[in-house]
This record gives sequence, C-alpha cells and structure tokens, in this order.
Amino acid sequence: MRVLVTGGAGYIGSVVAAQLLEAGHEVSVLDDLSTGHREAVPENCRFVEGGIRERASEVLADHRIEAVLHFAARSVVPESVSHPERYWDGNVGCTLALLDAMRVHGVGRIVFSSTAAVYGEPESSPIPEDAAVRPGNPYGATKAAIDTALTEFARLHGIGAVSLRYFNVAGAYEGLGERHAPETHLIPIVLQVALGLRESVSVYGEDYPTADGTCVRDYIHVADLAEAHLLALASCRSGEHRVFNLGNGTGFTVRQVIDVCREVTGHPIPAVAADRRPGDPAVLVASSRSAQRDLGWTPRRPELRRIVADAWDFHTRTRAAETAAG
Ligand SMILES: NC(=O)c1ccc[n+]([C@@H]2O[C@H](COP(=O)([O-])OP(=O)(O)OC[C@H]3O[C@@H](n4cnc5c(N)ncnc54)[C@H](O)[C@@H]3O)[C@@H](O)[C@H]2O)c1
Ligand SMILES: O=c1ccn([C@@H]2O[C@H](COP(=O)(O)OP(=O)(O)O[C@H]3O[C@H](CO)[C@H](O)[C@H](O)[C@H]3O)[C@@H](O)[C@H]2O)c(=O)[nH]1
Repeated sequence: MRVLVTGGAGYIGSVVAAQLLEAGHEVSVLDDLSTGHREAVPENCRFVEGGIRERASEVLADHRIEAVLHFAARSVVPESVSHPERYWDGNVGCTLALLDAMRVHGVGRIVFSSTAAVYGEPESSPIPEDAAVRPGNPYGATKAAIDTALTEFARLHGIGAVSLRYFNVAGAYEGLGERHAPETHLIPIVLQVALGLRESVSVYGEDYPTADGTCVRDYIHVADLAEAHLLALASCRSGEHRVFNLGNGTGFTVRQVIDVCREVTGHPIPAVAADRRPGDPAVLVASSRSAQRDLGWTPRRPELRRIVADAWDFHTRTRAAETAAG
C-alpha cells in the first residue's frame, strides 16, 4: 500500500515507518520536525517537512496515499496542563484537518496513536478497552476527543479506523530509539544517569498503594508496538472504528525499573525520592486480549530486561556517535 506516516521523524513513527518498508509498503513521511529528527526517517521513505494542517492534503494527493498512520502530536502531559490550547489545536485541530483531507482525497484507512492516558485513574486492573474513558489531563482529553471523532468519521464517511491505546512504550529497533528533548519518560531518564548525563533520577512518589510505594506501569517494546500497527492497517474495515490497548499485561514499579536498568548497565544509578508528579495514576496495566484475539498480535519481546537492554544499546551508540562528532 502507499501509506502516509505523520510524525515519522519521531520515536514511534520512525520505527513503524521502518517496519512498513520492510513489509513492502511505499512510505511517505510528513513531519514538521518540532520534536522529531530528520535522520530518524528511514532512508527509503519519501520525506516532506511540514505541518499537517499546511501540507497533509497536498501529500495525500501527490503521493496517491491509500492509508494514514497518524503519530504526529504533542505529548508532554505537564505542558498540556499549562498550555491546553496547544493540545486542542495541535492534536484535535490538526487531526480534524487530516481527516477532512482524507475525506476529500478518498483515503479510506487510518491507524491512530491513542494512549492509556484516556483512562485516567482506572477502577480496576488490567484495563480493558471498555473501561470508562475519564482522562485526567488535557493530553488524554485531546486523544479521547480524537477517538470519538474517528468513530463519527468512520460511520459518516466510510473510513476504516483503528485507535491503538499505547501504555508505556520503550526500547529501540534497528538504530531507532527515544530522543525527546526535554526527556520526561522514565527509562531514557534512568539511562541518562548511567551515561553520566544526569547525577540521579527522581522517584516521583513513594506512597502509592503499590508493592514498594512507587507507580506501576506496563512497558511495551517499541518493535512489538510497531508490529501491531501493521496488523491494524491490514485489518481496517470500511465504516468501522475499533479500539485496542497495547501493553504486555504486566506491571513494574518505578523502583523495579531502576533495578533492571542497574543490572543492564552495571551502573549504580542513584535514585532520589521526590514528590508525586501531579496527575500520575498509581497503576496502569493493559489488558491487550482484544488486540491478541482480533488482530492476531503477540508481543514477541515482553521481558523488561530485553526492553531496557535494547534502549541501552541505542543510547550508548548514539552517545558514542555524538562524542565522536564533537
Ligand atoms: N511514547 C509513548 O510512550 C507514547 C504513549 C502513548 C501514546 N503516544 C503517542 O504516540 C505518538 C508518537 O509518540 P512519540 O513518543 O513517537 O513522539 P515524538 O514526539 O517522538 O514524535 C511525534 C512526531 O510528530 C511530529 N509532529 C508533531 N506535530 C506535528 C504536526 N502538526 N505536523 C507534522 N508533524 C508533527 C514531531 O516533529 C515528531 O517527529 C504520539 O501521538 C503520542 O501521543 C506515545
Ligand atoms: O524522572 C522520572 C520520570 C518518571 N517517573 C515515574 O515513572 C512512571 C512512568 O512515567 P513516564 O513519564 O515514563 O510515563 P507515563 O506513565 O507518565 O506516561 C506514559 O503513559 C501516559 C498514559 O498514562 C501517556 O500515554 C504518555 O504519553 C506515556 O509516556 C511514572 O510513575 C512517573 O511518575 C519517575 O519517577 N521519575
């Protein structure tokens, strides 16, 4: 298929673009490089630098796109609290513009990056897709709004849509890894300590109702997550919008993650207790049974040690290349 990957210069979009190429698809990437990196776009993609609102319509037409994988978004939760307008505009506004361009150019499939943040503080664990949608911050609220818009667009315009609700994505694939600046995610931050780029990691809250008092999250390897996108793309059904959680179904505390990072890196990684981070749910663990049943998806790299080891390999190589380049 001829596919457009929005946000294909970012962490997850670049890995999915690489896997789409490997599977024989023709891949176009549209990215404004606001948080992405030009060199992360796999070589055989057609790259267009620009914003969705400004350039999506033209790319859909010129590249005769048949399906869209939509990653481009703003995704820093604290920023969404201080500047919600950037999220309503950058996430909801841009996605509505993209959907309208798809309608105009007759593009019939979309796979969308949704998030566990739509569930807020869940009532039970693991979380199935029919759990209440009650986002606890504007980032999650914008993703939930897009999920709703997709349901309506699919019904009204016959588009086949899939929302994939990611839990905590980590790890690296074929030289493509996580490089956000500033970084807010736990595993890359902990690895920055091991690389000597930070003195310590702050542990946000040690009084949660969990085994060791720190928050529990479900970490999913970016390559496994990417594979689900290819399955979702193939399974889009005209007029239907389906929603799937993507996680491993196993939770790890912040302290457990830091311990695994110590094992993998051989570094002592000092950890300092800090206040809770506002809006953090105590436990977020996915039930991905629907994705396994309906998409035929099986995560092939579920071990946290493997996820951290792949991220560590990426970070050490990137650091070495940066040091060599001066
Ligand atoms: N990383 C996670 O753990 C996680 C978890 C849940 C959901 N998600 C979602 O997955 C998607 C990808 O996340 P990521 O971690 O790869 O983020 P990222 O910041 O690395 O990638 C996003 C990319 O989109 C581009 N972009 C942003 N706005 C744009 C616009 N208007 N037009 C064109 N390009 C634009 C950025 O330059 C960047 O390359 C996002 O939608 C995010 O909300 C991520
Ligand atoms: O320096 C840090 C960074 C994080 N944490 C803790 O580590 C856990 C994981 O935090 P991340 O920031 O890595 O990930 P989140 O669980 O906050 O966020 C992820 O899940 C969210 C859904 O809740 C969104 O989808 C978001 O995009 C995605 O990155 C949290 O308990 C957080 O408090 C620390 O203790 N110290």
